[in-house]
Amino acid sequence: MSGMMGAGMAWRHLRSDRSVVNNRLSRQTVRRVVGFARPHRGLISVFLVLTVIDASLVVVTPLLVQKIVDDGILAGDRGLVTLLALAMAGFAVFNAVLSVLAGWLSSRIGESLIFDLRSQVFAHVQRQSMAFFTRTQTGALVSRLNNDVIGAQRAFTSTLSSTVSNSIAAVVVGVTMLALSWQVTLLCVALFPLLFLASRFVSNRLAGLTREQMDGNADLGNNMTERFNVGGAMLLKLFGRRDDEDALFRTKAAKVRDLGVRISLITRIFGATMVLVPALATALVYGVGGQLVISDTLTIGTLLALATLLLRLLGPLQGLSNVRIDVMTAVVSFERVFEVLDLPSLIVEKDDAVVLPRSAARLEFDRVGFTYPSAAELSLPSLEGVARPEAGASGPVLHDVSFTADVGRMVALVGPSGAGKTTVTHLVARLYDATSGTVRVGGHDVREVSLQSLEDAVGYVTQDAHLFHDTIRANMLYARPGADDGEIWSSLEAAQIAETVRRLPDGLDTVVGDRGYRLSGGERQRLAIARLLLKSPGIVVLDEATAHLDSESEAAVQRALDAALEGRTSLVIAHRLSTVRNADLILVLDEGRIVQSGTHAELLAEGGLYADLYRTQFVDDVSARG
Ligand SMILES: Nc1ncnc2c1ncn2[C@@H]1O[C@H](COP(=O)(O)OP(=O)(O)OP(=O)(O)O)[C@@H](O)[C@H]1O
Repeated sequence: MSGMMGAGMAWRHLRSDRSVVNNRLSRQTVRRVVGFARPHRGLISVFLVLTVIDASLVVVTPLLVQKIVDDGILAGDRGLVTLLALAMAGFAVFNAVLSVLAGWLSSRIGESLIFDLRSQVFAHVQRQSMAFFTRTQTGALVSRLNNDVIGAQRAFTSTLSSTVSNSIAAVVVGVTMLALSWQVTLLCVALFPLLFLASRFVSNRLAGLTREQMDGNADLGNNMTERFNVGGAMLLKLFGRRDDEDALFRTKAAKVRDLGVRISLITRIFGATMVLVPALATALVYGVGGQLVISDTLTIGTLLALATLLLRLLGPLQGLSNVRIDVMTAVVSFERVFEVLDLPSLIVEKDDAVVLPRSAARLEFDRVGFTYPSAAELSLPSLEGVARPEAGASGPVLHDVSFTADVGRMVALVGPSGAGKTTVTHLVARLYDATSGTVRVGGHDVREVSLQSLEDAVGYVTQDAHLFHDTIRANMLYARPGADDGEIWSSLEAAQIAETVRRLPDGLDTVVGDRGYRLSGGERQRLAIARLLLKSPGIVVLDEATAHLDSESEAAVQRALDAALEGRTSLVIAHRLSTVRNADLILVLDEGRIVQSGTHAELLAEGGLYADLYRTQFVDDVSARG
């Protein structure tokens, strides 16, 4: 096992990055890593004991060779030859069992560690604010976390075991060789620096190239994910950019190809050196040792034992020369994972948070100002490529916004594009926190209540009405896990989508979402409304679809909305004439300020921005209805 591990390890060092050695090993990181290992300390101890036993036994076979040649074959003792051969076979079996056992333990420890880290990172990232997700490239974050988590677990399996087993093997083999023949041993050892020089030279070059290749591959991957999702593929077709895209892809792929060839060449040179130096050393053993045998200073058995031992010394020495890089690489991976775990969420729940009743329905904005958080508040040093700091800081998006939506009332937001309507709605369920002023739900400052109860009290229907790639039932249950089919159907009924679902091949079990059954825009929205009805929150925040639906779906969506808003307090980004007409209060937003407020009739009479918007945004609506 040790021999094989040695060669594998040597190979891995070539792929690791020497620059990590410059990092300082912080005591705090070490303490945290130990903390992660603690739950598995029992398994780790057994694993280490096995590793020590395995490493110490590396000299057994060569010594058996010595005995079998000198005392058995040359002495003509058939009995001893048989006995020692059996001992060799038995030892080989023992070694095999040991290696399976150690491998099993190592993967148990490693996989458990990956599991722990992954679960913690997932739980933590999930609790990040929306601001984090709007700035983070999902694919890059996911791949980065996967790689770092796996890199981190290496510290516990490969690095830990190889360091322990290499040190022990090197000492045991070295001492045995010296005891057998100090002259031959010293001569061979003199050759080893050559091996280290070669490996150092190659690993420096290879580390850089490998990093370039990884970046190149990541770039290629990102390029594909961006273009092969439905949105990207559509854009590509609509703009007829196939040829340019081909060219771009080929340039990126060519870079990866060229790097691959260079890496493979350097790897070959290294591989050849790895074979050459031991071969030279072996020649030396036989050359010098042979002379000693002829002059009767050494037995043939000892010579053979020396030659075998020599090969078992190389791997461990090679491995040890890179221990620092290995340990630091693992530590850096841990630090990257910790960095994500330590990234504070901008939205946190207070320790003494109040539980808001689900029926809480009064919504109040009190002199609310808002600025989107800057990249500096969110970015991760190790994920620079993911959360890129932007050039200029963005200014305030909302100024002094005050209004009240009384229980059961509908407040409509209207205003030109970019006025801040969506931003206002985001502050209700704390997708973002107000920078100044207070948002109150049910009379409580939203920052004082528990996140779960706030999310239960407020329901959203957004324009894109995202559905998971899962069945309609699962998508509905996401809103209320305990609901039975009867409740699901009555929500679908009220949202005017039950008929459509009934007609689907698998009814509630039809898979929808990203790659599922294609629902039309209107159907998607009605399904989202049904989901909201099942959740049954006190406050509804709604972004009306801007896309024009045909008059039939328009009427169906309208009836669904009437059901959704019935008896609930609502905040609606209005695009329809019927909505503004029905609203109890219309807020006209411009450049983040409420510039007018009142009912449709009042505002029309008042003139100004609302009257303009009415003519531009709602006029089609008016003419469409004759
Ligand atoms: N995540 C973000 N980070 C920084 N600035 C943002 C972010 N989201 C929106 N903004 C900015 O905030 C301002 C208000 O945007 P918002 O989406 O609230 O407008 P809107 O009135 O809903 O517009 P529309 O009707 O076009 O959807 C815009 O200038 C926009 O560029």
